[in-house]
Amino acid sequence: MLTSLPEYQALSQHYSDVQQTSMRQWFEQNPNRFTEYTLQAAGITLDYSKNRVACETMQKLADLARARFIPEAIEAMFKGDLVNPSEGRPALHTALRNFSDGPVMVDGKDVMPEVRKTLTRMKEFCWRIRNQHWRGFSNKPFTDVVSIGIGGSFLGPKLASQALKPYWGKKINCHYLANIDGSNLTEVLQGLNPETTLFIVQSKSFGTQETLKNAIECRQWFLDNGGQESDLPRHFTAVTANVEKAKAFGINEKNIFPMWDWVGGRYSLWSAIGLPLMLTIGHENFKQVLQGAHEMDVHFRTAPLEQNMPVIMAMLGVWYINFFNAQSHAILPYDHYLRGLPAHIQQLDMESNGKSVDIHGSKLNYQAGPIIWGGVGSNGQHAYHQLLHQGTQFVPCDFIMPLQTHNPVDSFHELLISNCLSQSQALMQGKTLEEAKEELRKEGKSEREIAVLAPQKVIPGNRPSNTIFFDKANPKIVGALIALYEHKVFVQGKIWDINSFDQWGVELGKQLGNQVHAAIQAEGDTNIDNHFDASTLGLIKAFRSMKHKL
Ligand SMILES: O=P(O)(O)OC[C@H]1O[C@H](O)[C@H](O)[C@@H](O)[C@@H]1O
Repeated sequence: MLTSLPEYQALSQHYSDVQQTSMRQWFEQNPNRFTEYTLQAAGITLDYSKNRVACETMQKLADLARARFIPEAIEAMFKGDLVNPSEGRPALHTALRNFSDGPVMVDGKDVMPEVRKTLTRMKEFCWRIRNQHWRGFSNKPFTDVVSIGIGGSFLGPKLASQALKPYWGKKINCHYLANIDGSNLTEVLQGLNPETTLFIVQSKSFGTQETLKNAIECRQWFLDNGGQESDLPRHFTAVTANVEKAKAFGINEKNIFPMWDWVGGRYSLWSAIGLPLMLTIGHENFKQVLQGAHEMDVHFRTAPLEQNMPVIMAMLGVWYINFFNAQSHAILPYDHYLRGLPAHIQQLDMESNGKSVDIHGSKLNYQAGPIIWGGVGSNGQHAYHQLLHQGTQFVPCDFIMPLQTHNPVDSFHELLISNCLSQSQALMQGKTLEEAKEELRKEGKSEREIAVLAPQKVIPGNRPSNTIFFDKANPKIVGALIALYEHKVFVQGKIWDINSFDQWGVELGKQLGNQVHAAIQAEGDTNIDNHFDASTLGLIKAFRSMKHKL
């Protein structure tokens, strides 16, 4: 039990000591705090000096990580052990970006030859499309790709292709269709020419309602707008672990790229699910994305816990969630191109660690995965940062910033970065009552006014943040950044003793969704009355009555 470990209890006691000193004081006492609490890996620098930690805290957090066998767990994941026991499989996304020569064994078989073979197929496919050898039915080169997929088959590729827009070149535009919402479909297809549009149906299971419905509609749109049945193989490809289902759906086997059971949905960007990304940025850049992730993998696997970036980020999270009772964590990229990062990390983290039962089936008596949210800076400063500075919630933040921009326009980047740096400074430093009073005195306020206003202007400060920075958001860095968060989530899952690789809550939604849909379609009420609670039934009937009016 986590909470009864001596290492956990030592941290509980240490928590009271840490309350005695503010970060402001630590910075005053130690001018080297930045250097001492900064580390580098795979081109990324993590400054964690603005955290509620002393050297002793970091040591105690590393002790807890050791007591939870984190080094052994890391090795087990890389080696292909069954780290996903409830589904009886390994989680080997690291094999998809493995540039070392060694084998990666699953059930006694080295999976690396299959991985390399698929990468080669992807490379050839992209080469033919990008060099206009594979063309649409009227012999025009492809100009647009529509990636149809949801969840992990959507968020990762979307984040990466958005983040790497400067590397797109002018050849292929990429569109993502995820939601089961006719408005989404309409918006995506509007303005596209079926003659020059390629569709990729992305679904590990090939059983996801949203994806299949969107794929059917896209196929119909294609056929209604000049395409023939015989043209479908030129325009429809699929990526899936369920080749039979994709074939049954009508995708030509030659156009199906495999992925495997041992790739979790939220880690699938590294597999052929990354195809739309490769089509837009080209094979060489895609390889760099994998290379960046691989460098982070090597760091994660080999660095000692005390200097291990994903482990440090994970343990800081544990410190705040389990000892400071933090409920959420904000991801704040100060880069337009990285605006999709909060949504991707949200799925990665909340789907992985949103659990309340451990791998042995016992209910947790401690908090696990936080709510992940966030958005691009500086926009957020004019929206939710107020709560970060003065709200009653305690929200640790990750500020993420490239030192160079892809678009050096006047002083924009300097201003953007100044905003980023001053936000973490303000969170750490705050404003004392005395400082607030002094400001008001300078403004000429009376002592009576000051007594009312000053407390409202106090900014508590002492609120923690990481700053994650790098030279430029290039393909390698984007790969490393995503891998950094993947490993952070993995370590936290191990500390909390949960299975970070399943998602039974999502599965329930899928099951019930189908039942509700059947009820919405059913004739008459008799068949549905006994199947639902009064609220769900009332809502179904409200929808049905509107449907009948139309
Ligand atoms: O790729 P698919 O099988 O269509 O699954 C799409 C998504 O489905 C669910 O929402 C899972 O929780 C996700 O992890 C998965 O990425």
